[in-house]
Amino acid sequence: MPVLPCHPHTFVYHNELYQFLSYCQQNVANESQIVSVSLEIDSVDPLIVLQQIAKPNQQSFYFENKSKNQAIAAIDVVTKLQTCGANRFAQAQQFINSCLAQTITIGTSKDAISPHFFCSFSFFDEITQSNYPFSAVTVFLPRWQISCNGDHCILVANFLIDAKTNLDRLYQDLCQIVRTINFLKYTSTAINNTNSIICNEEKNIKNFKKTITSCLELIESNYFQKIVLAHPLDVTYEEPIDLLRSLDNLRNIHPGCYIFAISNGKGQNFIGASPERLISIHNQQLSTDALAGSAPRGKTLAEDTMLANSLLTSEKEQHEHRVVSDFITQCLYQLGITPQILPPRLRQLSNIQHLWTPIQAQLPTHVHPLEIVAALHPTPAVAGVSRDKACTKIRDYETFERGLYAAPIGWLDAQGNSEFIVGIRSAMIDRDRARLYAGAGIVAGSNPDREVAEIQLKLQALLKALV
Ligand SMILES: C=C(O[C@H]1C=CC=C(C(=O)O)[C@@H]1O)C(=O)O
Repeated sequence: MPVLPCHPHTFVYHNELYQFLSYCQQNVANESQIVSVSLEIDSVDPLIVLQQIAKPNQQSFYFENKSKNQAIAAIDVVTKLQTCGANRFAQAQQFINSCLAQTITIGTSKDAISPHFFCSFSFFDEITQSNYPFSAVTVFLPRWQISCNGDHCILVANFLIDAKTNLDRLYQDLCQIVRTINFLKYTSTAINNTNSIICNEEKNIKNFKKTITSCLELIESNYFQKIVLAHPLDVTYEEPIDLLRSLDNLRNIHPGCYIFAISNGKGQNFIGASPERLISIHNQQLSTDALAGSAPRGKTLAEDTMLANSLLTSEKEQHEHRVVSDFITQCLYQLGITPQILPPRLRQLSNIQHLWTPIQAQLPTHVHPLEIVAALHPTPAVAGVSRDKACTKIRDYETFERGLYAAPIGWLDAQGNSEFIVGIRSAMIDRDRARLYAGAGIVAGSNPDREVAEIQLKLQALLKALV
């Protein structure tokens, strides 16, 4: 992928870009050429850009980690892949490589950002619910990407250029977007959407406890060691859910989590606040998390410390956690990666705390980020041990479509940088309706009442943010 530097300031408004685009058009070698333009812009909030620029019929992607001061929004599609099946990660990799082979990048910033590909995979490699609003794989290169690292913000505009492309129009669109972003104002609808109805929850919880008991019998008979069972909660509101305010609430309530929102451009959005990173790769440095084993946060410091200590020392929680860190470590070794496993510690969120083992490694250049995602997903933090048996039972016991719940969601770029999180603590939003998802790991010694309490705690954290 060739990268051309370019002089800032004069770039957008003084035709330098226009001349470059027309040069690209005259020299289109193949059928078409992707041109990726990266421009430094004033500091903006990508969430507000998303609210103001994305149209309801446009696909979009939003990703933020407030504690790291990083946020990214991607709006509209230049090219995309939707597929499914056992080979889906390899297909996604192939699609991205073939797009990059026809991409030329030009930028005004000294650290110009290369185009990112935004991906959502489903938990299983096929979607079984016929009207589920997302496919088993979506990978897209957006028209507009706004990436912010602290106050440093970059707009990336991607264009597909062929002999027939109207360059005047394309150039005007870019100027218009830059102008719009420079004059953004946040407009709140200020609706009071607090009245909501939850149906059938008592009956659903009763059935869920029965399923946990059946799984404990399978664990007792050594059929498997661990299974992660999830529970959906359906909520209907008086008014359509305000996505922007809900996401703003999520990032304020869970500053240490990854806040995400994926729109399918047809009215449905999958959103959440996940504490679990599947992979992050920056300059060939890989970081991943083993996150499993949970306790509530205490109401007082003394209670919090007591709960933290019992989480750190509980045999049952340690076992639930260890199967995850062992699995991740083995997967990495099998890929030829030598991980450095840091000592287990606590990951304390606003309402819940987890056992957490950070795992790091220097990546060999031949390993593609999606190969690691393919090997790791689903980890025993969201599936179980053994993985195949746990997945079969998840399909048997769970009567709802997991879809994007507990699945890899993230992006990768041309330099091999990448971030994927696990889509837990999430919800499918469809106008005035939300389906919230949360799960819990079941191992020997699990107590159905306590597992249900843990799931309700996780659901409450999400429910509190939705307005
Ligand atoms: C599967 C979920 O959480 C996983 C991640 C952290 C702790 C977990 C637990 O303690 O059960 C789960 O393994 C979920 O929140 O839906």
